Amino acid sequence: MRILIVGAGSLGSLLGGLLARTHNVTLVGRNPHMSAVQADGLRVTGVETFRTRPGATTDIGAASADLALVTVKAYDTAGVVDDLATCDVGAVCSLQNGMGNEETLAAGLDTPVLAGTTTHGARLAGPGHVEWLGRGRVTIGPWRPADAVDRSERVAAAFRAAGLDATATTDVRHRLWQKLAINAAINPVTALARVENGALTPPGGLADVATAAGTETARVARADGVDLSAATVREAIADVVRETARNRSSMHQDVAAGRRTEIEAVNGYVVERAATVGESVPVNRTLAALIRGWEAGAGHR
Ligand SMILES: NC(=O)C1=CN([C@@H]2O[C@H](COP(=O)(O)OP(=O)(O)OC[C@H]3O[C@@H](n4cnc5c(N)ncnc54)[C@H](O)[C@@H]3O)[C@@H](O)[C@H]2O)C=CC1
Ligand SMILES: CC(C)(CO)C(=O)C(=O)O
Repeated sequence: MRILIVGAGSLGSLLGGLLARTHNVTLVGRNPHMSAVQADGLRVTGVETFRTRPGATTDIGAASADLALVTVKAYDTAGVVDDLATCDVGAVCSLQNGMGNEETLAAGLDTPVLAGTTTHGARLAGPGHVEWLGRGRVTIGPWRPADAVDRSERVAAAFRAAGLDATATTDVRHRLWQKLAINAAINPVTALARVENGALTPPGGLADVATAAGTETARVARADGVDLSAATVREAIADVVRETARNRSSMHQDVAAGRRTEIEAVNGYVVERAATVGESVPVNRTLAALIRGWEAGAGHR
C-alpha cells in the first residue's frame, strides 16, 4: 500500500517506520527531522530497535497515495485539509487523540474519512530518531456510513501485514468517546499536578478528580447517542493508569515543555458538546479553564 504519514512527529514517525518495513511509505513533516531521515533513514529504538528508509519530505505537493494517515496535533488538522486538497489519496485516516479531527477532515475533503485510535507510545528523541515507548493496538472504522467498512478492514489488514495488532470496527464512535473520556480524565489532571499517570491510582484526591471528569464525559457521550457507561469508563481509566503508571501524559509533557496543548480537542470538546446536549460538566469546565489559563500565561492564546 502507498501510505502518506501527514505529521511525522512522534506517533507518525513510529507508525511510518513500522509500516515502511512492508509498505511504500512517505513521511511528511518538518526539518531537521525530514532532512535527517533523507540522509540516514529513520532509527527506531525501544520496544524494537531497527533502521528503515521511508521517503521523507517537507512538501506534500501533489502527492498520490492509497492512504493518508493524519498524525498532527489536533490544532493542526485544519492545515492538513489545505495540504491534502492538492493530493490524490484513496482515503484519509486520523489516528489523533481528542475529538473534532474527523469532522474537520470530512468537511474539507472530498475523500473517504476513517477514524482510528491507537495505544502505541512514541517520542521523537531527535532528528531521524523515534523512541517506541510502548507496544499498543490500532482500531479503525468508517467515520460516515458512506465511508465503507471494507476500506477500514483493508487499512487494518495493511497494519497487520506490517506485524502490528490492528482491527476494524463498525462502531468507531464508541472507541473515540472512550479514549476521549480517558484523556479528559488523565491528561489535564497530570498536567496541572505535574505527576506521572500512576499518581491517579485510587484512593486519593487526584484520582477522584480524574474519575469525575471521565464519568462526566461518559454522560455527554450517552446524551450524544453513544452507549458508554460510567462503570466502563471508570474501569478503562483505572486500567490505563495502571498500565502507564510511569508515563507522563502527553499534556503533562506539553505543559512541562511550554508547548500548546490539545485541551480544546479533549476537555474543551466535552464542554462544547455538553452545552449542545444540555448536560452540566463542571469538572471538565474547570480543568479546561485551568489549562487555558496556563496556555494564556505561556503565550499560546
Ligand atoms: N505520541 C504518542 O505516543 C501518541 C500520540 N497520539 C496523538 O497523535 C497526535 C500526534 O501526536 P505526537 O506525534 O505526539 O505529536 P508531535 O508534535 O510529536 O508530531 C506532530 C508533527 O506534525 C508536524 N506537523 C504539523 N502540521 C503539519 C503539516 N501540515 N504537515 C506536516 N507535518 C505537520 C509537527 O511539526 C510535528 O512534528 C496527537 O493527537 C496525539 O494526541 C495518540 C497516541 C499516542
Ligand atoms: C492514554 C494516555 C493518557 C497515556 O498517557 C494518553 O493518551 C496521553 O498521554 O495522551
